Amino acid sequence: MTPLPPNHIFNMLNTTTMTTSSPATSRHFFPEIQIIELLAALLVFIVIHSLRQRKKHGLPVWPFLGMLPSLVLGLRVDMYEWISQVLCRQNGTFTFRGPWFTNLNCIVTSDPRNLEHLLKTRFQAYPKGPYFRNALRDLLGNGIFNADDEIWQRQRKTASIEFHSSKFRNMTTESLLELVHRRLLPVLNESVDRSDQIDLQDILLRLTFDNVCMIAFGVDPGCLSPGLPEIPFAQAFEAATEATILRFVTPTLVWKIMRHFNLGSEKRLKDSIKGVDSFADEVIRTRKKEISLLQADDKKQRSDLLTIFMGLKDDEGQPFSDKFLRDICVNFILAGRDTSSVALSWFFWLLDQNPTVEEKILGEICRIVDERNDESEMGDLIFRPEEVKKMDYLHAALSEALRLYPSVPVDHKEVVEDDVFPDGTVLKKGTKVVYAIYAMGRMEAIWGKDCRDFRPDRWLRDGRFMSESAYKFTAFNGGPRLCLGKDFAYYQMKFVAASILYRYKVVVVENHPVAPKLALTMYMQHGLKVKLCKRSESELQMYHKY
Ligand code: HEM
Repeated sequence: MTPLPPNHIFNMLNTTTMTTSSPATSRHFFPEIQIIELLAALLVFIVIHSLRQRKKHGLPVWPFLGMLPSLVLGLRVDMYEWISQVLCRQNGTFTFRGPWFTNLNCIVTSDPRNLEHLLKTRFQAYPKGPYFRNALRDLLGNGIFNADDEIWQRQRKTASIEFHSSKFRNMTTESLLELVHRRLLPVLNESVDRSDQIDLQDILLRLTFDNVCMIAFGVDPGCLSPGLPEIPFAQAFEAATEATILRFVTPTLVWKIMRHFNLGSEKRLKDSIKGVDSFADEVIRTRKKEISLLQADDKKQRSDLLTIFMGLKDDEGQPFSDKFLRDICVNFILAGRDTSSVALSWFFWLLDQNPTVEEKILGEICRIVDERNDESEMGDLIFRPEEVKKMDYLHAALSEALRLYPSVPVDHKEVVEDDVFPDGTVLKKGTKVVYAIYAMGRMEAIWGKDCRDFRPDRWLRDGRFMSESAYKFTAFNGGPRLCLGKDFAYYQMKFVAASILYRYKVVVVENHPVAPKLALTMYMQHGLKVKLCKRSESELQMYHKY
């Protein structure tokens, strides 16, 4: 159907008015068919008008519904890709207009200048804010990811001292060595002996879960034990992060009504939070019991985060409540379990498609191992911390995977006073801001024409890794809320990746579907089904001479 020009529509409206004013002719000229024509014309007008808005605003703006229909379409395909395309069309920033009766309006940006402004320069004016805090409250409570001001500062300071202590650093290297060599490699070896396919993402999630529980709470849940036991907590946690993110795209009133009547995704959220809470409660109970049995001197030896928080007092001089300790647990599990594991999963998938990158990583690892004087340690090779640090190309390849598939694909803030972004966007007090980290990796304006290619070399100068500004590469956030676990995460990912790659070729099962899941962190929706092939001595020898 050829669209009608707007003035034709006005003519039709005029004709209708004339005909209805003449009683003699109204029976003749006001049949149902004319109403239908009128409505059709109106509809065409609305469609043309809404589509014309696309040029100006990046998306069609429909009467009453705003941009909601496009959002619904985006949710049905690939949300992150959809946002990236709109941002590319709009030079890095656009205003999402929700239906007039909702509070979904927000500014979406991927412009590094705006990110530096909101994450660092005007940090105080851009807290997480009440809108997002409410949406995340049931799962994250007042934990570090969801808190602002004093509550955030206190957790940040305590955790920061802990993360930078040598005791913590020793604990992370020791726990990782134990997990990789006593659990991960035997599980992988078994899959090779049985020629089994495995879900590598699931195995990596088990590894990082055990690891974060060991370093943050001093407990070992044993998820990566032989036979890979069922973990009710893991399912509950993933379901909770999925259901929580739906609140970001659902009008507040709607999800609150659903929560009240325990319907749909809100019912799923409530049920899964019960599973999450029972794990956290058990950890806290066990820890408290153990601490009560320890002598004062032994208590000082405990260096896990939970024990440290248990020893602190709140503003009224009381020990922190169990609810607050539960929030600390859940937030650290989210931080430590769901980030490096999913990053590694995307990394192994990218390697499968880029064999030359894999060859270069192996070349680097073998060159570093060749520098050892003592050949007797070559048997069951364990990488040393100083060797892991030297793996610049591997560091670059992991950064490149995170640039394309950041574990936290979008993040949010709320402005507390009227402001203007460096790109000229005007923000009224209370405006919600979403920064699209996934989209940033796909912007030619930031990374050049080859932005969609997996090219670790873009991170290297004379063979050495060169970091980028946190406002261009925002996978670890930036400013005062920069990820506290960044150094640990790189060490963990490099140690795990090198230990696997040195022993196995990871082959993704043919036709395995790969897509991101819509959740707080970017899981692979269908996991990562792979088969492992053991590297032979002769193959490794080739790389040792690389
Ligand atoms: C590849 C791995 C990782 C990535 C990509 C990553 C990314 C991020 C991002 C984007 C944030 C900001 C979140 C926000 O404010 O909304 C963050 C914060 C944080 N991360 Fe990480 N993270 C990783 C690993 C870890 C690990 C392993 C730990 C600890 C065991 C950790 C601990 C934290 C903490 C405590 C914060 C809160 C900082 C604050 O708000 O002050 N992260 N991380």
